[in-house]
Amino acid sequence: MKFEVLTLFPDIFNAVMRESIVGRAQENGIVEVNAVNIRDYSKDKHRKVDDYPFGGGTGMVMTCQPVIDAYEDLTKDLETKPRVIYMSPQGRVLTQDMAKELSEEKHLILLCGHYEGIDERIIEEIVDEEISIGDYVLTGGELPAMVLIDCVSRLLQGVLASEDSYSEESHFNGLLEYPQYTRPADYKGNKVPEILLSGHHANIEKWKMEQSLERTKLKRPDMYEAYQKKL
Ligand SMILES: O=C(NCc1ccc(CNCc2ncc[nH]2)cc1)c1csc2nc[nH]c(=O)c12
Repeated sequence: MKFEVLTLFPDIFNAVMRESIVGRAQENGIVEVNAVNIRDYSKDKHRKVDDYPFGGGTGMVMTCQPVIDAYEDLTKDLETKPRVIYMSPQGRVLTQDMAKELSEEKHLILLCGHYEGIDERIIEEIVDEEISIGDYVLTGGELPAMVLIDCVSRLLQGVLASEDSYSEESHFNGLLEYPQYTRPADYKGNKVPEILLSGHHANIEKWKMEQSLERTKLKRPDMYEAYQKKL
């Protein structure tokens, strides 16, 4: 899967996307992350990529020309145009279901805004979908793009050590995770639940499900509600 990111800060991506799971996925060719610097496409003599907003208002807006020209350059030789996602505070909030859907794509272009946003005509011309990562205000679309790349990449075949590790994972089966324990079995008198040391797999699976349901009901009644409806 190829992610091409249109950003003003390509170095951030190169630093982060080389690490850990996504980094390994890139090494073994499952994922490719190509950060493209929008500024390289500016025709302005000072390489400007933003300008003052019409109608007043604080802050600056990203201009059309560099972004559209970067997009044209990335897609000029492609017979099928890849899906373009604009990381935006006004977008649909990213969920595990959306990540699953996106993991089926072969090639995605992620557009990262900065300043107060981007000229609306960019959205009209090249954007297929706007995605937010949550209802809080960040300084730009770079971190949201990396969050999307991380959660989509984990779903690709061969990225995670064991496929079932994500299928059990919370948010995947619609419930929160059961409590996790590792050695020692007794830490300063605080013991691991007996059931987990019993080796009785059927009972252990039952206990994990009960714990997931109980925790979801307590911590995320909204998820619990949705889960009950899907039953
Ligand atoms: O680009 C992002 N944020 C930068 C940012 C934050 C606030 C504003 C709005 N400015 C006010 C306004 N509107 C109209 C005129 N003036 C614009 C851009 C972002 C991408 S995905 C995401 N997901 C969660 N949170 C986020 O911030 C993001």
